Amino acid sequence: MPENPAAAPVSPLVIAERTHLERSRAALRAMRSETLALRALGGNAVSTEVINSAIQARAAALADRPDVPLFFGRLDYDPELSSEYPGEHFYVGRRHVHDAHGDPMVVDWRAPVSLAFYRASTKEPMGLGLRRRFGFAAGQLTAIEDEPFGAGREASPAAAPTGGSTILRQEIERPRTGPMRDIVATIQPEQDEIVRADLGTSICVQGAPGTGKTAVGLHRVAFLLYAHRDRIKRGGALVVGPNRQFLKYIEQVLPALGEIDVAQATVAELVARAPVRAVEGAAAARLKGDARMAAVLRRAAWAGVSAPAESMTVVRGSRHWRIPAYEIAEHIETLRGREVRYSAGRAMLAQRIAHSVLRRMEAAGESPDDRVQDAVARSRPVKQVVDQVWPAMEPAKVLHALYRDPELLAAAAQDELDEDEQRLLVWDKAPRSAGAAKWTAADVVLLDELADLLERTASLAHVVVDEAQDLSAMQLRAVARRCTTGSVTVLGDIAQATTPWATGSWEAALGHLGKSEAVIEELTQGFRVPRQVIEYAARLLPTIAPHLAPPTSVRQQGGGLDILGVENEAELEQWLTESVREALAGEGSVGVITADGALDGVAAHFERSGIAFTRLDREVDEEDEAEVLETQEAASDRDAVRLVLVPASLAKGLEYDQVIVLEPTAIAEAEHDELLGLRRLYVVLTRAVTRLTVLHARPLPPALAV
Ligand SMILES: Nc1ncnc2c1ncn2[C@@H]1O[C@H](COP(=O)(O)OP(=O)(O)OP(=O)(O)O)[C@@H](O)[C@H]1O
Repeated sequence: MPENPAAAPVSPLVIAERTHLERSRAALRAMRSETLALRALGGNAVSTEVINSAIQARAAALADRPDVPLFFGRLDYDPELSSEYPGEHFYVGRRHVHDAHGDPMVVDWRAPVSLAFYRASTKEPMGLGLRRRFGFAAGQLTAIEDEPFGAGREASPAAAPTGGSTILRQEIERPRTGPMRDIVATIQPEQDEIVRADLGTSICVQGAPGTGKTAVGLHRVAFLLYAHRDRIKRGGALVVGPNRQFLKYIEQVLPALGEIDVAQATVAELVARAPVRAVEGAAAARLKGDARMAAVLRRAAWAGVSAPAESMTVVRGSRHWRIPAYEIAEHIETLRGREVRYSAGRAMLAQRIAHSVLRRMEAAGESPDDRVQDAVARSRPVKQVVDQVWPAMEPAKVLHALYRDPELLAAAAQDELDEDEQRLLVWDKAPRSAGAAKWTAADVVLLDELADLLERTASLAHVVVDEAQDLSAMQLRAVARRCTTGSVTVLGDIAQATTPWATGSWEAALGHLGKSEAVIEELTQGFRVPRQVIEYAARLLPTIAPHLAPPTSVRQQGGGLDILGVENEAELEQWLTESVREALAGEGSVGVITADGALDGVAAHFERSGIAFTRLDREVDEEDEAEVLETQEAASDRDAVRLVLVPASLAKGLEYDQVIVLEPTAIAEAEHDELLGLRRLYVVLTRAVTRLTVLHARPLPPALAV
């Protein structure tokens, strides 16, 4: 492509398509003006306000972003081959745009008519005569690439994935900066199958690093919002990611596709019922994440429910009504058999006892109505007996009691946990009250499980869980509670599982999610990592995930891998400075990934050397960052945004144009065991888009030694 697109000679075809782009932009402006001209006429001030804000939201959604092409493809349906759209043509873009007559100028990529853009092949042309892709540079339509089907097929470039498409290849190989972008113009057929699966279908995607799992999950949400807007809006959709930094990295994707109402959270945020103020050992954390804890908690929560020791009496006016203990016990038995939630059960027990009283009143010739039943259910003696046989329960109190009292724990554990395991849970020095307890992250997940025993958690319509390979059974159950009536898209890579509590297989994970019926799909084409780099990292696969096939790379451009062994720490620092300076001389972002414990040292080294950088583990002022990128700030400010110092524990899911991995052995050693260490290494080695530099003074793990 010429360096200055504006200076290149422009073909008549490009001019014609630019005209359509201009007309589409004008039509979009008209749609927006029409929306803004609407007058809100609600019945009262509140409804007028509601309508007004709906108008503003719609107008905002119709805003044209000059940097985002309004369309990226065109479909010409064949006059004879297409039964649905014979002889028609459509421009495919991020949103629907129509002219003053309501005729489409651009169709939404998610509309059924757009399907052929992603799926048509020489074998299955789907009624197309021609598929056209548009290339853009600096917001200007600069290139056209045609793929004829049918008669003109011989002239067509090779088939997918990137085939002969320069536009596709350029998109995949563009240097990366800033947050993740949508891939709507280049979704591949096997990705599209997942994106467009029906709302009722739960899917699990296993995929090597950079195969587009995250991208696919986000585009699936956007598709579902289009195809089932009302249901998703009513139920809600949620994207679950591993940490805030990752969520920040992906947060622009859905808004760029016009979808701003999708919640994004970490599992920790979902279950944040108490602050996390402590950390336990790996063995205890692993146990607390084990699915057996669900049964233990259930028994502990219900441990307080018992049959009454004696009968009870309700006084109404001058009459006494006695309900024998066995009858109350029967009510309790029935309710427990129906598996009611704990707090609903309390209310129901009160009503059942009141009903027993009512039956006796009726037998004695009285004719009490529902109000009398309610009054009896609320009466003091009934409340007292309910409090005694079905006491109020608080999650924190149950867990506090469980960790404090070995006898209670033994009773709740039954055969589920052996004595050593029980000892792992019991506090050495118990806090005096539940309020004073310092909970760990794993405890908070257990509090959420207990809260669900108390009251049912509301279900969403769809949940996407990214990096799901790291979640414990109990964390997966926490996600499951939030999609009992909805579906899930589970994304991950077993080879990248780095937590001691990870479930280990997708079948197990899906079981804990309550979606055993989900289909497991595999993505194998890597869009991020250059071939040499992925092949180097894949040397770890026989150890870390022997059953997984080595990933491939669709990137054709060279891409680089440098492995640099040095003698000592001083040389390491020197080479780090050199490598960073060289990387910054190129385009795109630069990530320096180190063991978490080494981060401060590297930061200090950068400061001493006058290298401006950002730390990923520190909050960044987003406005400042955007300003630096937009304006021609001082070079050092721009470098500070481009150069990111990344602790290995936060690298998952992210990518940088150039990556420098510092001292791999230290990164591996920081994990709980050798397997998890090598998996962490696999994650950090697969973050690079164009170049990976590995710097080490210590010997490399044997599989990586050159
Ligand atoms: N069809 C595509 N066209 C262009 N780029 C793509 C396509 N699919 C994925 N990519 C790009 O490849 C990179 C990796 O995608 P993504 O982060 O979704 O992969 P992942 O499988 O989630 O990786 P990881 O396992 O490392 O988390 C991103 O830059 C994404 O935009």
